[in-house]
This record gives sequence, C-alpha cells and structure tokens, in this order.
Amino acid sequence: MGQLIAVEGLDGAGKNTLVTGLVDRWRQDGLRVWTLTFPRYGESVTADLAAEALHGQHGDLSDSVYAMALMFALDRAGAAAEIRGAVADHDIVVLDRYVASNAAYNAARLGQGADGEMVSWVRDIEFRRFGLPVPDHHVLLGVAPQVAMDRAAHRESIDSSRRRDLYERNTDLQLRVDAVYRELAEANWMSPWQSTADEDVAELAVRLLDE
Ligand SMILES: Nc1ncnc2c1ncn2[C@@H]1O[C@H](COP(=O)(O)OP(=O)(O)O)[C@@H](O)[C@H]1O
Ligand SMILES: Cc1cn([C@H]2C[C@H](O)[C@@H](COP(=O)(O)OP(=O)(O)O)O2)c(=O)[nH]c1=O
Repeated sequence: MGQLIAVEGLDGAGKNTLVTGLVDRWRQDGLRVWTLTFPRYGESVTADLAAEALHGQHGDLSDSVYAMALMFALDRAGAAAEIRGAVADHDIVVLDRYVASNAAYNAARLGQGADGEMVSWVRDIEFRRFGLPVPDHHVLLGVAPQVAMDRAAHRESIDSSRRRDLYERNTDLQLRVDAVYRELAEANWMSPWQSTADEDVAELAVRLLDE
C-alpha cells in the first residue's frame, strides 16, 4: 500500500515542474511511483467542458460556482478506481492538483474561508459521496502569488496553447485562493500539509518520505 500525495498551489506556482522533479528523484531511488494530473484534459469530458467554460464557452456555465466545482469533482470521480488501484500497486502516488483545488478555488470565488460552507460541501461530495481516497499528505507549493501570476503570464506569452483562463487572469481571485490554501494548510485539512516554496527538490523528496 503506497502513500497518496496531493500537490496543490496557484496557477503557475510550478506544480508540474515540482511533480516531475519529485517523480524523477523517487524513481532514481528505486521507488515505484505513479502520477496523475487533474483536470484530466482529453480523458474526461467534464474536465474538458470546465476548461472550455473558463475560456468563455458554454454560456453562463462558468458563472455558477457550484456547477464548476461539480464538473471538476466528476472528473475526479471517474478516476477514483484508477487511483485506488495505483495506490495498491505503487510506493508513492502523486497527484498534481486534487480535491483541495476545488475547495480552495471555489471557496475563494465565494469569498469564503477554509471553515466555510464550500469547503465542507467539497469534502462531502468528493470524499463521502464519490468515495475518493483521502491523501496521506498534502504539499502546498506556496510561492508568492505575484511570482505564480508572472509565471502564468510568461507561459502564455511563449506558448499560445497555454492562454490564461478566467481564473488565471483574475488577480483578486488568485490572492484569495492563496489565502484559502494557507488556511487549509494551517488547519491540516483532511491530512497533514507540508508547505514549500523554493526548496531543493531532492531535499523535499526526502522530507516528504520522512514525515
Ligand atoms: N522553480 C522555478 N523557478 C522558475 N521558473 C519556474 C519554476 N518552476 C516552474 N517554473 C516555470 O513557471 C511556469 C509554470 O510552471 P508549471 O510547473 O507549469 O506550474 P503549474 O503546474 O503550477 O501551473 C513554467 O513556465 C515553468 O517552466
Ligand atoms: C482540478 C481543479 C482545478 N480548478 C481550477 C484551477 C485552475 O485555475 C483551473 C484549471 O486547472 P489547471 O490545473 O490550472 O489547468 P490548466 O492551467 O492546465 O488549464 O481550474 C478548480 O477550480 N477545481 C479543481 O478541482
């Protein structure tokens, strides 16, 4: 039975880069590592619809906070069995975004904190109703919001396929998401949270397994 680790953070924080580094490191050490990124674009129709909505399609879909949260949650529900199987067959399963993304972004959209109604609703829908496995650890890649936003803007400028969506272009939202993430980490929501920013990947890889 492996450890399930969810990596969280703002758009452009460097999650993908960090997950790739951690996976390489752990594999070099001979560990059996499996990874999955949410949203599962190209594999999940609800993930694709949600992304399209954040790029201005599908009428007023993106106006509804609960509808958007449900789209992302349904994407994860479709992967629940695969994640459980991966945990059974590997030493470490790393998820690039997971349930806490839904908690943080949608609480932030509603101006709520980590103790608000949205975070409870996400917990109830995803972990209780959909039966998604609870992570053993969360990692918050808590770089300064301005750094993450600058990286997302830079990525857009060099790669037209990474055009920023409604959330990424909303500075106030990103600042509120950052605040909710920090509250979730402080409260060790659902499992222990480790925070990191500019830490060396090799050091973090060791620290996560020691905790
Ligand atoms: N530690 C870092 N220092 C500088 N740039 C970084 C760092 N980590 C990631 N980046 C760059 O920032 C951008 C966003 O990184 P990415 O890993 O795609 O973030 P996320 O998955 O959180 O959106 C990419 O262009 C990436 O090359
Ligand atoms: C996975 C997930 C993402 N989101 C948000 C975070 C991002 O702003 C947005 C898109 O996800 P993101 O990981 O940023 O995908 P990409 O940048 O490759 O399009 O959706 C949620 O609101 N809930 C979720 O459950």
